[in-house]
Amino acid sequence: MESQGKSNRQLQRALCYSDVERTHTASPSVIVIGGGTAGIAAARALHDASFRVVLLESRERIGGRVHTDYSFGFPVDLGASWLHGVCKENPLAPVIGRLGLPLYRTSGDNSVLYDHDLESYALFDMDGNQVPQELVSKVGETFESILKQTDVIRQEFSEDMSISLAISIVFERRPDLRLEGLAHKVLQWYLCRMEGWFAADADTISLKCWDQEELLPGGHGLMVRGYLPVINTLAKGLDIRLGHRVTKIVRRYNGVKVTVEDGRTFIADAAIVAVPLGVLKSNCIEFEPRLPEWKEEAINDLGVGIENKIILHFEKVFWPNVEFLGVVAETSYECSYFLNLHKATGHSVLVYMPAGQLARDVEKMSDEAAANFAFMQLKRILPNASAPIQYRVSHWGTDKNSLGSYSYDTVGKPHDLYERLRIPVDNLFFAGEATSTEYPGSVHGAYSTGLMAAEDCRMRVLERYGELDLFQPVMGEENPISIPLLISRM
Ligand SMILES: Cc1cc2nc3c(=O)[nH]c(=O)nc-3n(C[C@H](O)[C@H](O)[C@H](O)COP(=O)(O)OP(=O)(O)OC[C@H]3O[C@@H](n4cnc5c(N)ncnc54)[C@H](O)[C@@H]3O)c2cc1C
Repeated sequence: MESQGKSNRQLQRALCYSDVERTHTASPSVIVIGGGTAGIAAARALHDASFRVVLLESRERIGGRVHTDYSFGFPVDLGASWLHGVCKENPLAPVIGRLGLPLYRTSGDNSVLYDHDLESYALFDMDGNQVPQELVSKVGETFESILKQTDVIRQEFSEDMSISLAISIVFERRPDLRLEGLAHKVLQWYLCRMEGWFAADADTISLKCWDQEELLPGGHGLMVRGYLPVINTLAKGLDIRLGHRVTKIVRRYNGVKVTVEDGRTFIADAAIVAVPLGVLKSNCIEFEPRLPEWKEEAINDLGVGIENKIILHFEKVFWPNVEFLGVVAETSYECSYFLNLHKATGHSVLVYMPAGQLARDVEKMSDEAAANFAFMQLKRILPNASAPIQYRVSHWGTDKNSLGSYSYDTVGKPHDLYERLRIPVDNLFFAGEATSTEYPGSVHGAYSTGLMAAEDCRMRVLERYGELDLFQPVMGEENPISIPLLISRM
């Protein structure tokens, strides 16, 4: 107890950086900026490796783009909700397994609809007529053939182009793949789902890079009790300062000085920058000296898409017992998609998920108008639908703590931008979904980059200290006991 008390006192002293001269009598210190998955993972790893860590988070909550809302009396995710890759290789599997958090699998591997397959769905046209299942499956196959043909175009053209341009070239060459009438509308719906995956419109997605991310095996599973328990577990015992918006980062050969909005400063040996790409793009954090040109270019060139969620809570379920409902239309912009959470959670909730330009347009509305807009889409297909009793609306595009939902490859830019975003600059390390070459735009990707940044930081700081052997590696020491994931589908 005494030694614990002593080390706690040491910790308190060490973390009170404000305008205090730092000495090297205690263990090395790190400031982590951003309390999303990546920042928390980095802070956890360095804390466990006996570093003194303080985490500065601008919001009054942790989790970032993991945001489980409890205002309905049960958990609903306004940000991430799927574990992409329900398998033991998923870096988050040990913690999810240990917590016994159930997953509801919505698709297996290699579905053309990514996180869904066509096992349980209902698509309707704008007049409320259900599209025959046979037609949906057939158009799904055509969509796959079209995507295969776009690969031929990719090989042929040295210049990059958008996915939508590549599809129009495919149609010129293969008129048999061009669909008419209802089939065309269903095809647009598939495109709408693809746009949802990238949170971007097809005319901005790079043909060269769209399929370069790695998908873990095991398909996609919804976190039935929400993602937040994972974050809360990782954050236990960390020194997290909420409401600390970082505005300036100064780096010198012997340390970093970080300033927050109210002028307070924090000093440490190194810093891990784990804020969203959208925030870096907005230049609301000043770097002194400026970040090198290659880093600034990577920040500017990588795309950030927008996907939002409009959560509609109804008194009772009046919709078909399927995993998702879709509305097909002339253009992908007009198509829509509702996730039926009742299947996975038992709660009478539908989640409307607009992406790309539609998400941007809906975000301009008041919450009430946005919820009404989503409800009107539902009324098209289920005219007797009763109005929701509660709703929640996300604003990932305009929230100044995110300024976008997740990153994607835009036309004409190289895929190595993710890696360039990750590469450290002196004693500044970078983490976050947009620094993950393998799994961008995901929670497990963000988590891995947090661990990677922590390990890079540990190596660099301890090399300087010359005490490398004293500290444990922060990676490669997963809990040796592997607890299987709890997976269901009803
Ligand atoms: C609608 C939506 C649905 C998604 N669905 C899924 C899904 O189903 N599965 C999946 O795997 N992924 C999904 N994602 C992506 C996933 O949520 C992200 O990839 C991941 O959570 C990003 O983690 P991060 O740590 O990189 O960033 P964040 O979680 O955004 O963390 C960054 C933190 O930095 C803070 N911050 C910002 N500015 C400052 C500042 N100036 N000073 C201090 N702190 C600051 C922010 O408040 C935030 O807490 C989804 C995202 C969205 C938006």
